Amino acid sequence: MTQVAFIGGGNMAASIIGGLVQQGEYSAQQIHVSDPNDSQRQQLSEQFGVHTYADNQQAIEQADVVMLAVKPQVMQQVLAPLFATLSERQPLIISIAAGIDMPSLAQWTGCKAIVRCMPNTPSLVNYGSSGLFASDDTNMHQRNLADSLMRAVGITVWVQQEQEIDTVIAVSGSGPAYYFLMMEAMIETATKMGMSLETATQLTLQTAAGAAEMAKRSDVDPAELRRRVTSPGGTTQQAIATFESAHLRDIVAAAMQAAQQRAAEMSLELGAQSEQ
Ligand SMILES: NC(=O)C1=CN([C@@H]2O[C@H](COP(=O)(O)OP(=O)(O)OC[C@H]3O[C@@H](n4cnc5c(N)ncnc54)[C@H](OP(=O)(O)O)[C@@H]3O)[C@@H](O)[C@H]2O)C=CC1
Ligand SMILES: O=C(O)[C@@H]1CCC=N1
Repeated sequence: MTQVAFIGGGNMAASIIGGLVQQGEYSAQQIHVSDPNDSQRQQLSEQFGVHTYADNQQAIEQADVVMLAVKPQVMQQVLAPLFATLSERQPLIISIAAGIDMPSLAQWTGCKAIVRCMPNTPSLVNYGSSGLFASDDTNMHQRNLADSLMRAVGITVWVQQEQEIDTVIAVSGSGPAYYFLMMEAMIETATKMGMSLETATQLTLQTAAGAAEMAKRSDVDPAELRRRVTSPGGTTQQAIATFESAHLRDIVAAAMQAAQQRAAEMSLELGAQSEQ
């Protein structure tokens, strides 16, 4: 049975672990999580029944797959004491960190089979979207393993160029936050219009979920679905005109470009190249 270790049990790891355990393809017994934070470990073990460790070394001892889920800024220092074990055991490494490139991961782990994965937090409810990119030395079995792990919590797409991971970050990695911001704004406005917070929240969330589900099932694109909501001379037309005159599309483009650029900058700031 494949043993999966998570180094770092924070927001994103908990989303993937929660999805994996709830989905049932991996049992809690196969999942080992290390995190320095006592309360985080306690919550993971109580909520999902997974093995938890304060010591990263213990978590990776039997692992076939090591999922790196710490902040990019601490990745190098986290991997340094694990190098000997990782390079000797050669588990499949899956890094979910934004902005830590493949050459850095290869250098810091000493491993050959490495997959860079960009998931997102809706993995917790099996609505995850993950972009994946594999090193040349990752064989088909290992690619399938990475794919099946992430498919247990949502959809997967493979990219052919490492750079494309930065675009995945801008679209789906950071994407949930864009929609949450829209929800926040709609709820806030509805309450200012006099609606109760509970009703505003209920209507906003159901509308977001309904629009996404409709767009997924539809045989026409979102632009056509939008047109179908927009009666000539009606209310939606006024709302959409307000968005367009405030250049919403340009704002979205600028935001996504900023996310993509930041990912590329992080690779330069935090990667092994920055030490040379
Ligand atoms: N959040 C998201 O939506 C997404 C995040 N990612 C990537 O996932 C990674 C984790 O992000 P996120 O989950 O948001 O961050 P979190 O801060 O929530 O999680 C990181 C966890 O790692 C722990 N940690 C810190 N130092 C160590 C250590 N030495 N050994 C083991 N664990 C350690 C932290 O503990 P403590 O809090 O005590 O420091 C924390 O619990 C990042 O690299 C990010 O780029 C990718 C896609 C989406
Ligand atoms: O904000 C971040 O850097 C991480 C990566 C994608 C989502 N959260």
